[in-house]
Amino acid sequence: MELYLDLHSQPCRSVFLFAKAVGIPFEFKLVELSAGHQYSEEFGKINIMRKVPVMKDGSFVLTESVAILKYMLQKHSSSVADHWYPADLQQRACVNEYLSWQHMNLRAQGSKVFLLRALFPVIMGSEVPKEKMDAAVQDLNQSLQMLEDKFLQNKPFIVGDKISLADLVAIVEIMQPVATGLDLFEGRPKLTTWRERVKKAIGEKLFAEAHEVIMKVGSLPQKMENNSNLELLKPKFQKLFS
Ligand SMILES: N[C@@H](CCC(=O)N[C@@H](CS)C(=O)NCC(=O)O)C(=O)O
Repeated sequence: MELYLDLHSQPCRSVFLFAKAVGIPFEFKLVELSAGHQYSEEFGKINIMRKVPVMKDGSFVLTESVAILKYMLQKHSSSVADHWYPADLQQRACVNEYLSWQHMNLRAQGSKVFLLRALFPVIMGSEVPKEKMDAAVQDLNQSLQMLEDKFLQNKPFIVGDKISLADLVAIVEIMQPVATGLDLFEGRPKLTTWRERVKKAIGEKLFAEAHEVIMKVGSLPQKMENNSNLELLKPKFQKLFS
């Protein structure tokens, strides 16, 4: 099995972490997004959407991290512990509930804050207006509050006592804006102890390995300078943030 990944990307980290944590062997195919490799002719043949992650299992190609996670899990169901995606009807439904919610909430808002803080100035050549940044951080905080109040409540993990795909997908999204130096855990003891539990369940070393590149996100602007693909990103940013 091949996984096309760039660990700067949150969904790539969830797929990478899951495969590594449960011992599914794969070949790591790097698609360096900051160098524009997603726009290459070769990658276009693998994913017309030009996004990572992508999984290739023989001739079968699959995009979308959540679909990839579930595919890997089902393919290796005999060796993957039940808690990742419980067979119990209602527990599984709760994992699915979180996975359905997160796209338009924690992921959308966390990505927005990340893009504004890490990339907007280098792509647009100007600072982000303060009101825009404040509003984006406020939206993200609302999602974090929802994660605590609706999904975590007083449980150790989103679905009960053990880690599931829901916790994995949540943590990688939160770490994206955190990597820009925004301490989203400050004043959130519940979220902080959950983060530590998730790290431990995944393995601290593996967690650090997956997050190594994003924690050095400060060097991304230099990597992107003189990159002809910057021009491709400008209209995208204009559309997203005007
Ligand atoms: N819904 C998709 C999101 C994939 C996605 O947005 N990938 C981003 C990185 S986080 C990407 O490849 N972007 C490249 C581009 O837009 O040029 C998933 O969960 O896999």
